Amino acid sequence: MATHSGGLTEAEGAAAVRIRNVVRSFGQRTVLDGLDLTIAPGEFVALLGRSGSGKSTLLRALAGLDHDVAGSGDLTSPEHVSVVFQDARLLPWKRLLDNVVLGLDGPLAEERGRAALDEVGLAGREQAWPVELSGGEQQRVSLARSLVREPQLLLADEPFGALDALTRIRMHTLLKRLCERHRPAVLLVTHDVDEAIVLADRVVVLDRGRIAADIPVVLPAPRRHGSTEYASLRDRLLVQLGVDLVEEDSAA
Ligand SMILES: Nc1ncnc2c1ncn2[C@@H]1O[C@H](COP(=O)(O)OP(=O)(O)OP(=O)(O)O)[C@@H](O)[C@H]1O
Repeated sequence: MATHSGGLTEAEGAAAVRIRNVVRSFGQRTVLDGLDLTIAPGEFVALLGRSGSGKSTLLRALAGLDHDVAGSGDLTSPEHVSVVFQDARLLPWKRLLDNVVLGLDGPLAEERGRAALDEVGLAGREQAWPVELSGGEQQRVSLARSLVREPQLLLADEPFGALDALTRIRMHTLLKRLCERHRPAVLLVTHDVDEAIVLADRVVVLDRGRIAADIPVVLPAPRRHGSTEYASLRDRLLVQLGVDLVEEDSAA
């Protein structure tokens, strides 16, 4: 997308993402069907949707990884966008610090890389190899590698999907802290309704190629599962995702 697909241009400061009437088809199947989305600078948006609804397709389009997307609007230019995937995608033949600073120029690159590893709790591990790390630690490195570039837009495609529940909670706290400090706009693709509620300023739900719900999260911090407001937002999102709550209750 962006300048690659014709209609979309790079953003000029007003929004991190402002896309209109975005269409992406694979053969006869239209996955994104006239989709509109705006993300303000520094805003954290979680993207939910059923499996196959097109979440990753949208993220790839925003990352400039898909050149066959039609639409109009503004995007953050690719050099200011970082992408985090479910697998950390570290280069196994490079030590952690080298992974983090890969592609960074300038005399301060190493210092910034060390600071980024420190921020994600991996100070002292600069010379370790990726294979020596747990999945959660690898994802920490992946976050450090993204944030060391001070992106204006962070795109994250189920970054914690492969982690155990406890590690995932720790990563939520870490990501929240990092985002408060660096203030990128974020689009987080997730299957996890709780992850969306805990982290996001807004939750959007993708259905039939469009944004079917766009809900601000106005819960006070810390966002705890126990509160009535939390439970009611959770139910609302589950219904949007097609979960039959009555059926679920009677099965429980
Ligand atoms: N390169 C491709 N070629 C053909 N079809 C594709 C391609 N990429 C995605 N699709 C189709 O587009 C639809 C949306 O896929 P996408 O991966 O964006 O969904 P998703 O919402 O991210 O799903 P999940 O939650 O299961 O990861 C799917 O039906 C998928 O098969």
